[in-house]
Amino acid sequence: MRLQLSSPDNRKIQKSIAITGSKSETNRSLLLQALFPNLKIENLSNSDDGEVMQKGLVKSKGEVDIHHAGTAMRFLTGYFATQEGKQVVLTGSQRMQERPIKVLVDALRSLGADIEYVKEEGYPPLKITGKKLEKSSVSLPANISSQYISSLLLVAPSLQNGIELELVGKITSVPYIKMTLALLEQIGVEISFEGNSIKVSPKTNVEDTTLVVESDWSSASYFYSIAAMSEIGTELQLSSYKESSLQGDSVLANIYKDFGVQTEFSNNTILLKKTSEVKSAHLEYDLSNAPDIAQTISVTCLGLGIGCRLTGLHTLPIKETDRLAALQTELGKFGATVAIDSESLTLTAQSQLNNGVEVDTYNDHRMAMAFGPLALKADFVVNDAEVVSKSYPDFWNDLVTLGFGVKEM
Ligand SMILES: O=C(O)C1=C[C@@H](OP(=O)(O)O)[C@@H](O)[C@H](O)C1
Ligand SMILES: C=C(OP(=O)(O)O)C(=O)O
Repeated sequence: MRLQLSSPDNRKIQKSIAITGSKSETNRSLLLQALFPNLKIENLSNSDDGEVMQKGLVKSKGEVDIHHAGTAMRFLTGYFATQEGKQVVLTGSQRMQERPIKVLVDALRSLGADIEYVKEEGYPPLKITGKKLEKSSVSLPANISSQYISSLLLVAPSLQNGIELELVGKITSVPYIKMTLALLEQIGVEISFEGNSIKVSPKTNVEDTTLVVESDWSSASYFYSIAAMSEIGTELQLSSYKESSLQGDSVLANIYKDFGVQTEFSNNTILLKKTSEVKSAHLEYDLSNAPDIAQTISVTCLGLGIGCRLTGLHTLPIKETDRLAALQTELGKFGATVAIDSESLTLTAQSQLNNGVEVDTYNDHRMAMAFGPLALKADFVVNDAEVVSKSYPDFWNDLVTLGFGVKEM
């Protein structure tokens, strides 16, 4: 699907949007519910990633295809490895077969798991034969993806002796590890996280608990970007969010103050208010704790004609696409000068945007969604726009609600 995007006629936008639950919290909660069926979940994500996780969890043999979903791939690896009597081949899209999983497989094998590589060593697909794991101590690199760590932590309460992890190297995407631990605590599991050591105690059953998933902050980022590029007086209300979030991307509320966007929390909603123009011609952020908002922020800067330097982006090359390379190419189409290295992106300020651009999306929902708000500043086409369904199937409809022109070509 190719979409022609154009700006709302009225750039002082005042609308309400309901975004569904965080895909990260959803996929953790679903796994915990599979281990403890008396748990209930509210405000589930309606994303493709949530759907493949739900479908995967009910399988006990044959092929389980999780498409592009990194969390489902990593969390289900831990799950099936610890499920006695189940044997599956866990696979995904072509890109998923290029996203590394060796750190997790090595850790699970050292706990006693039976996992074989079906094609290339270190990458999905995996043939997993579930076993009762008796060992509990393992050390693993923590600087590649936090999802490996969350995968081990999520199954830990179901292991006979729980788990003791020693994290080696600089820990990346830390808020996602803390989210996992917070959810375990919510269901009464004992945990500790001190320095580079994490412990989770075993638990045979949990009390009836409802896990209420907060709406997705990564999805909210696109509305922060819209607010930043709109006229002063813009007010966007998003439900259901809270001030004390488990999601690291809630740092948006602080970051976007620099772009003149204030956040008010009340009654389970956030109100994004554009109150002033951007305050600086160059901004710098370390996003090692919030890698998923790098694309959003760089496009906001492009739209506002300011420069930025984003660091802590070492995980971007192994996500849905190599996001550093993709950003350099697509920002460049609008005339931007972008320098990248293995962990950072520098965008040079520029005032004019090229017209007639076609944005390619590389099977990456966030490439499509990050560029969407830029329609406030230029008309352009988004290719393969349906990719948004990985995390936010209603995205284009919600832009229409805000008054954007979104026409299929
Ligand atoms: O645990 C999670 O839910 C996630 C962790 C992050 O991945 P990395 O830890 O690989 O950076 C993030 O980018 C991803 O979208 C979701
Ligand atoms: C990186 C992402 O997802 P995953 O790793 O779960 O595929 C994302 O949603 O930006």
